[in-house]
Amino acid sequence: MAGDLPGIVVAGASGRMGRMLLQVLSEEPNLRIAGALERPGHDWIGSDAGEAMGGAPLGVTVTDDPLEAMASAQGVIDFTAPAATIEMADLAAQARAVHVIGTTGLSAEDIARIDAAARHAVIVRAGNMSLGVNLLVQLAKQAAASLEGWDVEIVEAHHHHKVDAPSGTALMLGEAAAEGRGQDLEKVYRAARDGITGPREAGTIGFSAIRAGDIVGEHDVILAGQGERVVLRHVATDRAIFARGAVRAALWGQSQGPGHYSMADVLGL
Ligand SMILES: NC(=O)C1=CN([C@@H]2O[C@H](COP(=O)(O)OP(=O)(O)OC[C@H]3O[C@@H](n4cnc5c(N)ncnc54)[C@H](OP(=O)(O)O)[C@@H]3O)[C@@H](O)[C@H]2O)C=CC1
Ligand SMILES: O=C(O)C1=N[C@H](C(=O)O)C[C@H](O)C1
Repeated sequence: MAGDLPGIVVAGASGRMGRMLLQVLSEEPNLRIAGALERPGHDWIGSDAGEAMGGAPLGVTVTDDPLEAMASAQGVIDFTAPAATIEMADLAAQARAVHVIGTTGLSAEDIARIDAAARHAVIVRAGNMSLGVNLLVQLAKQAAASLEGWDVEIVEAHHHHKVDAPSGTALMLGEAAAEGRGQDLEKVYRAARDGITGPREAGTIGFSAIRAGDIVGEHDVILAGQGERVVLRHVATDRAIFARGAVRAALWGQSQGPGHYSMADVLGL
């Protein structure tokens, strides 16, 4: 019976990822949609989430009250913005609901707050929930470790609505490459270059971001040596890959103890 399935709340229901999550969850046989959250004053509040999207009713009324939304939920999937995610981490921990966080642009302070909430609840957080990117992260670590002395550059491209740079995925890839080389990313991180920069500093990891049109998300890890280079690339063409990963994480989290997990944990990578 649907009522016996773990119930999931979609935070930021009207967003690009919120809509995709409602669609993917409505087709998921092992979970049910328990709630849909939006900000106070949003014009979806009080409407059926499916109808608000222009589709068939889902039987879930959009609310601005997280406690009401979580009353009968075992999980929250949250692709919103840092301020909303931090608030949600405390509320989900109080409700003992699995919190799946896709939000990017989180500061070190935000992550410390999430770590604190994860002492009491299951939190799965990843800058990218797709299977392909999480595999690419492993490959980037291995390549950076093997190609000693080669320059590493990360180039990412996203749609013109994206507010944070570099992307969460680019940072995951940079962290993996740095880890492969036994480096601390904070020390070797170099942001996009501009003006008279001088020659490239050996051992650094450079980041460049393109923002244009409706690009879903593209990431290249360029490893360049003398006379050759390796380019590891992931191209996302459909946001459903992120939503499917998040749904898988919400399901996986139902049988875990408290902790701050990654998508690599969920996928067993
Ligand atoms: N980890 C992954 O795999 C992926 C991560 N992302 C990340 O997910 C996040 C959302 O992306 P996207 O769906 O494209 O963005 P959108 O702007 O389309 O959606 C964000 C939603 O969150 C809501 N929201 C924002 N701030 C608050 C707040 N303080 N309180 C309540 N609701 C809030 C927005 O409401 P309103 O419109 O009223 O502001 C909106 O409905 C980004 O950080 C993005 O980088 C995206 C794709 C994949
Ligand atoms: O904002 C997006 O759209 C995306 N954000 C994530 C990121 O910052 O890497 C994941 C994906 O690339 C889409």
